[in-house]
Amino acid sequence: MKAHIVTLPGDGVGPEVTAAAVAVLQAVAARYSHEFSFEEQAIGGCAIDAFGEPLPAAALAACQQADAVLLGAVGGPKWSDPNAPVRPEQGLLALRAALGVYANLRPLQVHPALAALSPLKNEKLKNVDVLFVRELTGGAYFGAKTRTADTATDECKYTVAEVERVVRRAFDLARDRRRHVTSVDKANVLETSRLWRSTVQRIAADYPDVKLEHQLVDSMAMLLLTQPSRYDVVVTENLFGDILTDEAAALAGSLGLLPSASLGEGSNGLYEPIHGSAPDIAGQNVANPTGAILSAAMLLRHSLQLEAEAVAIEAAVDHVLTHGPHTRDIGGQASTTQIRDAVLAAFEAHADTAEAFFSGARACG
Ligand SMILES: NC(=O)C1=CN([C@@H]2O[C@H](COP(=O)(O)OP(=O)(O)OC[C@H]3O[C@@H](n4cnc5c(N)ncnc54)[C@H](O)[C@@H]3O)[C@@H](O)[C@H]2O)C=CC1
Ligand SMILES: CC(C)CC(=O)C(=O)O
Ligand SMILES: [Mg+2]
Repeated sequence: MKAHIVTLPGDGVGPEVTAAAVAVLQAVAARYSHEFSFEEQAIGGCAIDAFGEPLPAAALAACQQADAVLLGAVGGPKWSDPNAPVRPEQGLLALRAALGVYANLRPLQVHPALAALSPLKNEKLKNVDVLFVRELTGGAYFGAKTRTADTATDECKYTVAEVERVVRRAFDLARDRRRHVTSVDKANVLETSRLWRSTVQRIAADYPDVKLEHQLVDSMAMLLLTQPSRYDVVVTENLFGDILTDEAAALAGSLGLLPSASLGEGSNGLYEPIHGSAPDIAGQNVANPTGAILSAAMLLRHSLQLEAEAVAIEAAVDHVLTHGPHTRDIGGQASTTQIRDAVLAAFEAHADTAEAFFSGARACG
């Protein structure tokens, strides 16, 4: 198949991990005879430096016309002056809004080879398989902001329609998993959460085959660490989802491991690791590219409908996590480019197996 993919490496470790993910997509194209074209555009701090704005019109237009967008990360100390007129993160928020990618899928699994890195004991980590569905284009990140010398406000606003579409997405996804949705809110205090909860309750009636539970976000932060295997699909609003998924990454062993897919109504999704620009390790070729590579697998699955190819990448990553090498955030010594090469080698070795599995499944089904 032909696909045009826009890459937005961004700032800090963004270019390093994105380069690894692109190398893997190129290997997929070569191995499965696809024609993927790549177009790099600027976003974030590097775009402010080059064009004076964090999301130049050319970058946005390219993303809107692409089959999928692969992003690294934005931001860093160079652009963090609180009085700066414009910030890198605004570019990313504007892109998410413009693409209409309201559902941010952040899967969490704990690889057995990394269980020792987790703050939890082995027993509690067994069978951890959570899909966070974070609302991505509403709430406090997008509300009106005010600032005077001694007061600041960030409006948190949600409409029923905004809640409904992401919650329906979560219930639909749960039907392909273990049919259990946990909706996280702060309905004992926040009006937006009360609207969220009543909307969830109404929608749940359309999914009688899916079990629903509500959880307040503060206790959820604790339960995620004490009983992570209880959860299947967790749906929540923007800010809560941002925080809970960084917490979830600690269970996996590193923020560098988790991927994400941001989806709207069309197939043109935005794919990015959940971590930021990691300025403390940027430019050293030590960042873990696993989250970015697994985001590329999600791109193949969700935007290009290339399930076999996505599974082949995931199998290659699994092989490298099992046998090494590992980057230093997960206790190893390997560089970003060494992990890239190890994943590419494992991909070449595993692609035949994945292909045989899928052609067998097609023949049976
Ligand atoms: N999607 C995005 O572009 C995001 C951007 N940011 C921005 O990133 C900048 C830095 O934010 P922080 O709070 O430091 O969060 P961060 O996620 O960049 O880093 C937090 C910690 O995790 C480590 N880490 C992150 N990614 C890693 C990787 N791939 N491999 C190994 N270790 C990794 C970092 O070294 C650091 O110790 C800020 O400007 C922030 O606004 C933060 C989160 C998301
Ligand atoms: C706008 C981003 C910097 C927010 C964030 O931390 C994220 O989406 O993970
Ligand atoms: Mg975040």
